[in-house]
Amino acid sequence: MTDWTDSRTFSNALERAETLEKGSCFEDFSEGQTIEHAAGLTLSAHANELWMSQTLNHDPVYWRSDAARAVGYDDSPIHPDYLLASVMGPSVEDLSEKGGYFLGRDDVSIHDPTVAPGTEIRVESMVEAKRESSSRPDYGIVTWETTGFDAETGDSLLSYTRTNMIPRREPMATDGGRESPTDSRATGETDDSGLPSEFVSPDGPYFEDFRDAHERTTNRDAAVAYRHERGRTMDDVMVATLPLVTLNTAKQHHNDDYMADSPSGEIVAYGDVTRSVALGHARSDERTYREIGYGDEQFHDFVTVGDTIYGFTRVLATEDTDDSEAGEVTFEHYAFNQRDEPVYSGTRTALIQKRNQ
Ligand SMILES: C/C(=C\C(=O)O)C(=O)SCCNC(=O)CCNC(=O)[C@H](O)C(C)(C)COP(=O)(O)OP(=O)(O)OC[C@H]1O[C@@H](n2cnc3c(N)ncnc32)[C@H](O)[C@@H]1OP(=O)(O)O
Repeated sequence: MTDWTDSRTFSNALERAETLEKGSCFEDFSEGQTIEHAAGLTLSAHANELWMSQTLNHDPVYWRSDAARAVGYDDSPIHPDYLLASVMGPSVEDLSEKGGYFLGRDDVSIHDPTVAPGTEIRVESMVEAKRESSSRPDYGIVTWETTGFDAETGDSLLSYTRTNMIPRREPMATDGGRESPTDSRATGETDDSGLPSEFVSPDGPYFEDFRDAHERTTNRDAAVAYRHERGRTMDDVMVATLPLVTLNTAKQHHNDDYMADSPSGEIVAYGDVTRSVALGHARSDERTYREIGYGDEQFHDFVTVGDTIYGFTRVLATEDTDDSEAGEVTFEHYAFNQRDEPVYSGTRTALIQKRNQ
């Protein structure tokens, strides 16, 4: 009788056996196609708290009902970053599990900011566009519009568009980071010729502080641009646990063996974790009232276990509203690592509490 566990036998068996593939290649997508992501998930208070605590998103509105009621909610809702990751996670197996680069995400809109723990969500994507990559012949570039719905009511909760490089069927490629010969780290060059001559910081965390700082830069060679003090070193929970808790099956976050041959040589952080840390740092320096939406999101380099993520913010615009509670601020947030290299950037619009509240 064959001992399949004999090392030579097993190695031969592995060599001959076909691998049942997961995920989709570039050729599998067609424009206009709608894909229902089978799993969906139930937003749990546990995963929400794990995400918020580990990414340093400690706004009491999302932890305590009295703080939630003070800003007009009935109870603490699900945090928008966990909601976003929970809509994206179940889509990964169908869209990007094959291991393509996450090029960018745009038009992230929260349709309901009051989603409660226990809500069951259903996720659907539509293939918006696909094209071949001119720089990387092994890949194509696909853009999807993804929406998360309340499975019970059918209400749309959150939507966004995202673009990935997706491996073509032959030959397959590994993921995890840039292969580009024009890696900025290789050149060591910094070009600050386009930067304004003066950086201004807000004097406090309220809407008026951002508005006044922004007004101070008007018609001057200046920008509201500042760093956040906190940093967060990426550990195993951040890199492997958080994507898995949202059912994100991308192997680049939890399979070191597979990633050994990739440019990073090891597992890399899920971009949404990195992003959430940067946003958590920024939110710790403001009085957030409501999250409105996000855009122009890009992941510039990979992040691995041991990297420390810091935050940097620019204020792009401020707009007073009729609401006596809060005014609107549009930020651009950046995450950067211990080598001062940007790893994420994106815009965010939020209502920020007014000082009189
Ligand atoms: C969720 C998830 C994975 C998943 O999903 O499951 C993850 O979290 S994973 C971890 C987080 N992530 C990373 O770790 C990536 C870090 N990052 C990098 O490693 C590099 O940044 C890069 C390899 C992505 C780019 O490398 P780069 O060399 O700078 O790439 P570029 O040459 O600028 O772009 C190449 C081609 O993409 C086109 N292109 C670029 N941007 C956009 C856009 N926004 N929309 C539409 N097309 C775009 C461009 O037009 C060019 O097209 P062509 O090939 O036709 O020329």
